[in-house]
Amino acid sequence: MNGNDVSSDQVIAKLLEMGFENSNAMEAVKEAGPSFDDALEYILNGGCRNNQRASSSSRCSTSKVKAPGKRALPSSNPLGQIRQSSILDHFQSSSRPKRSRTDVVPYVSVSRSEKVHDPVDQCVEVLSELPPVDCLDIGSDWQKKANSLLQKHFGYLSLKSFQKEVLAAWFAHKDTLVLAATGSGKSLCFQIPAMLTGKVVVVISPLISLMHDQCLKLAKHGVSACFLGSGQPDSTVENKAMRGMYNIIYVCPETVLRLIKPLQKLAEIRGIALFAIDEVHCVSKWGHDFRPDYRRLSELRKNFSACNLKFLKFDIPLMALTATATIQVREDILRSLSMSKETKVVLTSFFRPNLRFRVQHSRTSPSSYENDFLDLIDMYTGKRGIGEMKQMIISEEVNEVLGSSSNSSMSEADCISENDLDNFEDGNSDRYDEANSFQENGSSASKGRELSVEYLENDLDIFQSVNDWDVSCGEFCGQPLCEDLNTRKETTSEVLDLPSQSEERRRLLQEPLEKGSTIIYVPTRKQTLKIASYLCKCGVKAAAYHAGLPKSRLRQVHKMFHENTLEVVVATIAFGMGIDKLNVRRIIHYGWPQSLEAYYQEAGRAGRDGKLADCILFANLTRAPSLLPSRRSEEQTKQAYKMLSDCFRYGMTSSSCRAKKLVEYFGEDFSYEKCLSCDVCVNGPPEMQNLRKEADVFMQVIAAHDRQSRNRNDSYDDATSTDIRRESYMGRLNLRMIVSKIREQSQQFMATELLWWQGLLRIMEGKGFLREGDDKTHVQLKFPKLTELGLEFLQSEKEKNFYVQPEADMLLSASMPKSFSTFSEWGKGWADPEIRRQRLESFRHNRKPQDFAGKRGKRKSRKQRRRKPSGNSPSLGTVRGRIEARLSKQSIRTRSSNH
Ligand SMILES: Nc1ncnc2c1ncn2[C@@H]1O[C@H](COP(=O)(O)OP(=O)(O)OP(=O)(O)O)[C@@H](O)[C@H]1O
Ligand SMILES: [Mg+2]
Repeated sequence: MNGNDVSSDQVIAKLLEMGFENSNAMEAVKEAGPSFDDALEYILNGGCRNNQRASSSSRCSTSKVKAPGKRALPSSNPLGQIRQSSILDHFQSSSRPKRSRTDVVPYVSVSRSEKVHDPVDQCVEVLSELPPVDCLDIGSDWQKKANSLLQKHFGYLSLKSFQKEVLAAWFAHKDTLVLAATGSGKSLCFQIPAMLTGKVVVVISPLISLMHDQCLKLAKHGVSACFLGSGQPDSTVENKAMRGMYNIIYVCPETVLRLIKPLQKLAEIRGIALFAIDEVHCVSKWGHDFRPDYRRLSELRKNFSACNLKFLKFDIPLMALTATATIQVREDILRSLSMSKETKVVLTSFFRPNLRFRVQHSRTSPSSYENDFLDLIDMYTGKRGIGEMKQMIISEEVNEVLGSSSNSSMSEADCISENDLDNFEDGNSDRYDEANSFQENGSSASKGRELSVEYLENDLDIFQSVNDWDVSCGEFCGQPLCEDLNTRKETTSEVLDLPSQSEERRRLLQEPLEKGSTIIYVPTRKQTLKIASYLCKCGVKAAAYHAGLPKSRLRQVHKMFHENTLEVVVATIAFGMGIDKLNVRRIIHYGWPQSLEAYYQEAGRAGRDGKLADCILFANLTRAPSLLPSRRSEEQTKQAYKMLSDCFRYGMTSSSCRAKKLVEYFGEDFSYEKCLSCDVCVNGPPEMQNLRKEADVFMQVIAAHDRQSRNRNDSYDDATSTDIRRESYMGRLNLRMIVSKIREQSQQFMATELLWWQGLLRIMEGKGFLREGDDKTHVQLKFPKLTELGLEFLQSEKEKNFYVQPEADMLLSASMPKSFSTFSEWGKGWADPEIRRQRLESFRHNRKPQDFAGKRGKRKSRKQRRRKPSGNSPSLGTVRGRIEARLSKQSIRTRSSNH
């Protein structure tokens, strides 16, 4: 553009794009006419009355020479330096008489020649001659400045108290560890320093999608940012970033370690305000998303300390942030990152008062979709009738994604065979077996296709996406601020902070749940496709998201989700950390998460506008969850089991407030008695039961077995052979054996399910009466052993009662028709009139035609194919059917092993 023959509107637009304020641009055009050059000249010469942002450039550019440099900017891609200058100018208050040695934004202030340079070269040339910038001379009224920046750029009224605390620590050159709830506003803690000082903030983040999201948001709010790494499509961005062209640089840990030298140079010429390590729980092996490269970030402390870089007066502060770190993880973070001894730990409550947690039993297989997603489908399809649904006209764009999502199961034909789909039908059970064999063998390596990373979603899903996002644009220049930014502050208020009054909470909880978006998290990639396609068929605008899908599709889903074109995203962990969409009203976990950290992190995507949101966990409460295969050391496997076990216990509890359990898991003392909104608080805990007799009989069986083993070992007292040791191993009692012995001994417990005893086992373990008998970690006790305390309790005559609240599996078992683990028990059961009556009743109820036909239509599942084609063949839906299927499976296994 030559700047002369354009309309006023175009000139104004161009000036706005360059970062000048609307009022100044308007005034310039009014005074200087509709010529771009003249208008720019007018502003740069200080013609504008209200010459704030624009004058930043002019005031800083003490000569007019700057103008040609700016004019040289490509119109569609104005360089960050102008925008940065305008932001910085905001706190270079005009009252400051002259720039001191530590003044900010030096590089836009000087231009030494009349010659039109490449702006990048120009700025570097200038920068390199400027005195080093090593202290935060932003004045003691930084809080006021920060608040005004906050209002101006983000439209929020004021900083939250934890944000103030973090910024105060940073201002005092301290390292900080920020532990604050999901959605509480941690990002601002590292964004504000960039805006306050004009120095660069380097943010280490684990996911390109997250970096991309944040850069886009910042650009919208007038802050220039970029992300680096192999996901960065524009090769010039890294160079520009290292020359100080962006306020905020997002980078993954691998890349920041590669860029140590250029960053040291950048620290010298432009200044680095801080290194922020977002989602810092990734540092820890004890966390849920361990990334080995995060551990190497201790290099930052070494390479950016004042003793290493002579131009620094203080170490460049580290700011580590997460919403999901247990106490153990926190200690590991401080140690692993070599954070200073004076590190300020800013800890806020992890409690999210507007989230309603619920756990619901489900097989989480296709046969349960209909039941489990009924409400969701009703809600989205509203009054649409079935016929109407089928003919529903969806916009072309949505159609494309929906079509491809439902077809994607086809397009994935290479990796999803029909057998896989059969396996999938069995839901957790297959994974359970796999995980057990996986654990027994202690390694994931070469376990065949079932254990391959393609088969199950695993940690690699995150890692693959780190540098692998094809984004259309890699630099995000701050856009001029819109006038209507302030509208946000009404919706995002301090609601995410703890409401102080329970009245206030009650009011919040009485609000109706709005429609909003839903994310369904599932453990496997295949499930994302299955469920998305099911929902689409039911008329919901849903799409799948997992790291194995084409990157362009992922981007499209991401975009449509943010634009509310999609109602539901069915995703794996790849769609987790940091996603900040205000109106996510429902987070559904369909299948056990791998840890409470992952669960809470993903649940934290909900209700970020402070309004009520639901977090529902659908899980098979009759089975212990399985560990998804991944490359782990022995130590990590142990830890992974521990985390999975904690998650399982969370799901099984029926007596403790869910929110309380969650925040206590992260080491917080829950300051409320209960959250008032989770399923336990709403439904109330189950009645206490005195289970002294049951606990006694359980422990007696173990004690008797221990006595026998001891006697047997005594008779071989000098034998230390492997055979004997093996025998004692083989002789260890597992739950199934214990229950079998109980049934042999006592007719009274004949009908008590294994499931019920499993719950009691956990309760007794929780009381400290039982412990694991082998040295491995399991999701729940595999070989229960009596502890001293247990023995004492068993022998105690005084302690007559054992009042406890039954766990979810115990309640479930009580509500389900009885089953038996062996045929002999089954046979014995018929002798009991009550059991006989129950069985006959259950037969009558369960003998539905579809049990025999198979719900899945033409193709029969592997289980169905295995079943004998007898007309009397019992349904898998009945108790007896299940037992027979199990037994026939066992006998097949035995036969094949005999052969
Ligand atoms: N002082 C504030 N006043 C009002 N809203 C704020 C304030 N600070 C941040 N927010 C808003 O809160 C929302 C969540 O912020 P952010 O994404 O930084 O959360 P987070 O703590 O990083 O969460 P997560 O742990 O899930 O990544 C954003 O939409 C942000 O704009
Ligand atoms: Mg965040």
